[in-house]
Amino acid sequence: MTTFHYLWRLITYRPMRYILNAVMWTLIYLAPIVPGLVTKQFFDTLTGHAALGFTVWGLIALLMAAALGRIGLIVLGFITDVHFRFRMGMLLRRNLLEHVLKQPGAQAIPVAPGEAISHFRDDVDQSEEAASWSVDVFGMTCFALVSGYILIRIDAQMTLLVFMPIVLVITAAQLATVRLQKYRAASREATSKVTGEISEMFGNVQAIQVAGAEKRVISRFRDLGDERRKAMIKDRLMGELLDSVFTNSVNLGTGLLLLLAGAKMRAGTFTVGDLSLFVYYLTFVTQFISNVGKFITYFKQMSVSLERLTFLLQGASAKVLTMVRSLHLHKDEAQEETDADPGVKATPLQELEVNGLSYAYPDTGRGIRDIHLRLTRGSFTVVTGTIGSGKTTLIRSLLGLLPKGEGSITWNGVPVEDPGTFFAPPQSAYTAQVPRLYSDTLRNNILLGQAEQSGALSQALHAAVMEQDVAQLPLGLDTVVGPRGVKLSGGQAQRTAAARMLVRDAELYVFDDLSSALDVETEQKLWARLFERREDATCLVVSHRKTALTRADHIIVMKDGVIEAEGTSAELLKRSQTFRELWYGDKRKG
Ligand SMILES: Nc1ncnc2c1ncn2[C@@H]1O[C@H](COP(=O)(O)OP(=O)(O)OP(=O)(O)O)[C@@H](O)[C@H]1O
Repeated sequence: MTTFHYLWRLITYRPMRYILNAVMWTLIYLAPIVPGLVTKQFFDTLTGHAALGFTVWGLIALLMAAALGRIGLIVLGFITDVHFRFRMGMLLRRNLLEHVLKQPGAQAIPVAPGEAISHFRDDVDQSEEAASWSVDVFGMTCFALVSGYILIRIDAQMTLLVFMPIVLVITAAQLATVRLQKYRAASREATSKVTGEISEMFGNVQAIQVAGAEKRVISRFRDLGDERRKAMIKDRLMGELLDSVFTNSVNLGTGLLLLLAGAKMRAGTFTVGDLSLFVYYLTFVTQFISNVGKFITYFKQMSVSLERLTFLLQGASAKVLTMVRSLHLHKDEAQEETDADPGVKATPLQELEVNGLSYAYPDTGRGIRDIHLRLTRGSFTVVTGTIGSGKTTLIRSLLGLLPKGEGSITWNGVPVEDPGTFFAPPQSAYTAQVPRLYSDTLRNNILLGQAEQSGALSQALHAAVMEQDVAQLPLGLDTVVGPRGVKLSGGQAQRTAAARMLVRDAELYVFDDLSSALDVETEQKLWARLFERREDATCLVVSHRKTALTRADHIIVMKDGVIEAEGTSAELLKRSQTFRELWYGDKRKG
């Protein structure tokens, strides 16, 4: 999509609002025409070139009324502008967010969260800015045409000298924009890096301390800050340079106007009233010139923003950004959409079958190949394997947390078209290897907005072997945990995530390596309680622990992205060297 096309689609999102805004701002820009003509008449009356029916006080009153009228118009203009801009910005942010949320969870954004926030904030603002300024350019062009017509009729030569700077400035701006665009892209990039680094530093405070890497991290942060400073200076300098070109070429025009007017007035071909009109309009022409320049700059910056926003879409068409959608500004609209979305509800799980599932990470080419597996109701399947053998990738591909690769998935024989939407409660629930907790109460972290049903929460806590930990927390379930609350241990965080999963009655429970932070006894308790609670629970579990392996009805051994062997632990101990290594290597941990 070209920048112009992008601008056009933004403008036509709410065409009536745009037109209303354009009409308001055209009136604002045209308003000075009348006081200019009145002032000219007044001076011409003083010098005897015309006769005007009012006094100095009358003129002052008229000019005051014109100024007040313009102030009123500007207030209304700001209201129409804010409404229009708000809708444009919200549309972009809404579409972008919706697209991100629809992406497979594990690859929703291609950059660090801090960087993504800067795209949402700055690039959307930049796009708004250009669209909003297009209104001003239209209004100012109307002013230029009307005032140009009036001035040409008075003196064509003088008019040319007033308007010549416009041509000069626009040409200069056009020439400089390629460079400005480059500097703008660099400064945005540098800002994103700094924001991204801050979010990474805050997210990894402990890792940085443990590694004693404070100095190196600060020095890297300083380097990024330095890069940003240099890039910003270039960007600002270029912007200011262009601004000063605009202003000074207008000053040049004023000087020429005064020189020429002197000679012409002596010759009697130019009146004092004419001069007052030229000087009066020149102020607005100045504004016109610098604003056209500003618009050109904003337009160029908009193309950088468009590029950056399109990058966030990870290959989807840029049209996604400007798709016409409701902004839910009225409560009823939001309610209607919620009511219209019943979610997916499939038949109770009897059999889940995966055939030929493959996925390769685009950057490393590694992943999984040709995975076949079958889970029947109430079965306990363990995926095991060496480090980096593809266990997590298998789980994530199955659950639709990675983009769809090859292969098919069927639930009770019915193909699952969109695993990302399908594999959610009530079909399945999942605990990731590294669980994420929010800065909120433990209760809210587990429920995540789900209505609290009597007994469900305490049952889930019991099944997740979390009840004693809760009893020891200062405010129990109402203790604030997460980054800004009480820090939970790795095992507590994993069991909180397990409780979060178990509080949702699901057909299929998927655990990605719970054992990494649980001791053997706790893990044993967890499996026992899970089956006590629901005998027909179907589980798919990544683990290398004997606790899980001995309970398994079926074990899948992964190596280098493929299934190397499968069967029960007794069978695999006879057949699979990798399995034996994992089994005996695990001796120390039971
Ligand atoms: N986001 C990613 N981008 C590129 N390559 C990746 C990514 N995540 C994993 N890989 C690669 O894919 C392969 C499988 O990784 P995966 O995380 O699925 O293994 P795993 O068996 O779960 O490992 P672990 O036991 O350490 O959890 C590895 O070679 C890994 O380097």
